[in-house]
Amino acid sequence: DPVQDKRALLEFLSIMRPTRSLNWNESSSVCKTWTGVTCNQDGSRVIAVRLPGVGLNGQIPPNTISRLSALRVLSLRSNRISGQFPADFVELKDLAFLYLQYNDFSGPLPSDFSVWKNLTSVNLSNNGFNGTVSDSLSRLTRLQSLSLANNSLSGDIPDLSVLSTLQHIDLSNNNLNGPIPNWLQRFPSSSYEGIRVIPPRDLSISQPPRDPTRQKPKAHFLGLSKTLFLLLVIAVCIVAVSALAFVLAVCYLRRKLRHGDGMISDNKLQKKGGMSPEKFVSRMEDANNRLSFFEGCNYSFDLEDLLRASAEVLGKGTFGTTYKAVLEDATSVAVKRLKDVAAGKRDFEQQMEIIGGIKHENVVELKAYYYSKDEKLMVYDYFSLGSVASLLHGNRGENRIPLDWETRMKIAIGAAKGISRIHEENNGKLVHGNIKSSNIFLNSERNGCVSDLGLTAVMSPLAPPISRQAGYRAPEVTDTRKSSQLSDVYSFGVVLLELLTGKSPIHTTAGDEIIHLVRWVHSVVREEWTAEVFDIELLRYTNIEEEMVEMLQIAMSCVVKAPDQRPRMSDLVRLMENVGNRRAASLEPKPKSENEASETSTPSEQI
Ligand SMILES: Nc1ncnc2c1ncn2[C@@H]1O[C@H](COP(=O)(O)OP(=O)(O)OP(=O)(O)O)[C@@H](O)[C@H]1O
Repeated sequence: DPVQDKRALLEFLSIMRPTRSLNWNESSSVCKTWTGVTCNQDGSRVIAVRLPGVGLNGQIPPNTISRLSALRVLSLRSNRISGQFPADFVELKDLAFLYLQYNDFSGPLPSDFSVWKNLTSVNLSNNGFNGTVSDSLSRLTRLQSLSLANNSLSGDIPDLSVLSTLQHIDLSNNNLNGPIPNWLQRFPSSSYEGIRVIPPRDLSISQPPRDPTRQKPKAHFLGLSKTLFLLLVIAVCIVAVSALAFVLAVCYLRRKLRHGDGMISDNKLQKKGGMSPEKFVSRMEDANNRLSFFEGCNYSFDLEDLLRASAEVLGKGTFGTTYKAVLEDATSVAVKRLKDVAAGKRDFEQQMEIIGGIKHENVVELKAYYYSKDEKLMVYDYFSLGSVASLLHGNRGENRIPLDWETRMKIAIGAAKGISRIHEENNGKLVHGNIKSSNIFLNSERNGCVSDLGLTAVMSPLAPPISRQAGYRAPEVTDTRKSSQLSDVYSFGVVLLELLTGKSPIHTTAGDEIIHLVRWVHSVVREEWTAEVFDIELLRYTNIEEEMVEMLQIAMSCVVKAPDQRPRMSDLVRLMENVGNRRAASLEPKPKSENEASETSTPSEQI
């Protein structure tokens, strides 16, 4: 553990006393367990501190955070921190991401920003900073995003025209003086809204005073002949009508093109109960809002790019519709358009902060979000292989690529690790609330990776129609409508059963009988036909029977009726890793015979 960094953080904590208690204590490992703290790979230094919305109060004590000299990310947004910008932050030479927005800071901004050469993203908005904005910002050659909005800054707008890296700037609602420089005009007008623009000098001052006795020159047309005047009027009308016709034609063509190339078009959105893209854009611009990216996010698009992107509906879920959007630079992202959000802006943002703050290889990272009155969006990486649900149940035809046992184990262990990590968040209280195979993907190592967490907290409790989560929902949730970490364990158990049986949680037989997976597995096991439950695709592998039975027992322990008899996610990780480790120690599973081997897809083909 980085002992010095640990001491500095404990001193910081003892003085700031957050209202939400953090699990930081002397005896636990900073790098492994402390909420909001990330270390470098060898665990020798703290490189990121993220404590958004934890109720930090008062001034940042000097000589605490500044001792974390390897710090790259500092996010203390949405707290109640007061006082001046900490002068000793100059010690944080590696700082790249600084988020102090929504606090009660006051006084001047740093006079020399160039001490932080790596600064990439700075957000000091929504505080009480005053004084001028230093020109030294123009020396931050890596700066991509700068927000100083909603402060009391005055003086000239600094010249940042040299910063080719800058992609987002927001200086709005300050007492800065215009005129708005040319370089700033390449950003949307919301970036400089509320700035007092000095009108260009009144020309009459420099003009010689008029001679009141001199007769006002007559307007030229009055001197023209009546015919010539009429001709002139007609010509002007023709030009105006042609210009109008041209504008209308361009608008029509643009609309036609949009329909044609599969963008998030009127039809698609309206069919899904949405609005036309034009309205979509303008409503968002009205709201004067932008996408909020999380620290370390390497995407460089903005809301407008997203709305311009070609889009395809991936599916409609409990909380809204998810689109695949392909941006102009060919990046694909998944955009979830939420419906029935009950939380207000601040609560929504705080929940997004919690979700986006989870950086774990088995949790799908929330890259950005957007909140306005009419639209709430969440942006994730797009997983081209599709979800575990589609890998298991999709394409059952001839070209099906079977999911081999090893991959199923990696999916199960990976997802369990991800959920276990989620359960540590928010002082060990965060609930995923929507675990199902369509929310589990394969990460770059082909381990399970969970998505769609923490949304129940911001949704209207009446929102999810009963049928959507059916099959995964723990019995107690049906009654109380309240999910918990132990109901997550139940849902995870259902996913395990899906992986073992290859069957959907609720499916119909050929005779249209509705089968509930959990009940079906119980009945088969009760009749001692255990071998019958396993997916026929798995029977081609030898030496895995024992593991399958052990995994089945683990799954059954998750889906017991009484919540307090279910294991915790961290126990499940250990139990399943033991099963996996025994397999690794024994021989690799082989096809049963040469003949069967030829029927089996080669490992490289298998997912
Ligand atoms: N990041 C992503 N990459 C690829 N596909 C995704 C991504 N996120 C969601 N999907 C897919 O999009 C579809 C719709 O997802 P969505 O999360 O909206 O609904 P769902 O998973 O079916 O239900 P729920 O809302 O209850 O989670 C699903 O098939 C899901 O697997």
